Amino acid sequence: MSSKPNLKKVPEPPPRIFRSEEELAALPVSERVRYRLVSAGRRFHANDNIADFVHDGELDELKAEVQQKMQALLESLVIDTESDHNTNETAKRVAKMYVEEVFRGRFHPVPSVTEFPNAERLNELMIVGPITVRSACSHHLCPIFGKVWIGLLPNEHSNLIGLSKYARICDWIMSRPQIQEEAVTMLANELQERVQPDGLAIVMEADHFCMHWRGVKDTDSAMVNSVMRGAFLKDANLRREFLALLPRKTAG
Ligand SMILES: Nc1nc2c(ncn2[C@@H]2O[C@H](COP(=O)(O)OP(=O)(O)OP(=O)(O)O)[C@@H](O)[C@H]2O)c(=O)[nH]1
Repeated sequence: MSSKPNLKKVPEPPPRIFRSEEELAALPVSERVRYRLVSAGRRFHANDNIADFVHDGELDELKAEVQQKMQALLESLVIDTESDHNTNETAKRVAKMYVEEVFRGRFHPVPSVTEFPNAERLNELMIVGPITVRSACSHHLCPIFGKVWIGLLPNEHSNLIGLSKYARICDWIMSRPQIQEEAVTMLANELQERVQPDGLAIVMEADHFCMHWRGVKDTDSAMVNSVMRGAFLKDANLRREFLALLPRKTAG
């Protein structure tokens, strides 16, 4: 076999055409938003938040576009949505569910979080959980249900945030199509940036319906993963203390 190098030229991407907001207004809303994201060099994977690129009023337009495409999907599944009273409104319901509910963490900005200075210079282990997780897998868009525990070791410079805000931030990150490994890392990054603790630990245990409902149809297995940062990584005793304080059986 010859080992000639592959000299096939990779074609240059076409030059980007500048479009003004007036020109963009003529495009479908998803193309408009995508144009802004690409122009800003921003990633828009399933688990990325794109709220900064969706202008006022465009979420309703997005819902209408999703509804139209969902209707086309139902038609491709040969469902008679005209005479089947159960599916008359399904496209509309699903569009609302994706944009406003189960994937709202993609389209809506981060919830406002009150931060307090650590006036008492607290530096003791703090654990929040179990926080209920509702997400969906990026691969099949099947539900993921689970629990998250967050352990924090603040220092005198840490910002303390209200207890409910851990659950709000967690929900904001999880209500996107995710894979569990990336979801916990995203949650850890968000908390690390806000609280700036000496140590941060997160454990997530979740049921993946892409494994229960379809595919391998294994109803019992769950996935557990963890992120340990700072003091939790360096100090085995602190890690043990955190893990010992979590209930043994979590999901299910
Ligand atoms: N690592 C990881 N895998 C996940 C997660 N959620 C779902 N999966 C898996 O992603 C995989 C997708 O695999 P593919 O082989 O491309 O899809 P498939 O042919 O439908 O696979 P089966 O589910 O085995 O039928 C499956 O094994 C899922 O169980 C997750 O959060 N993390």
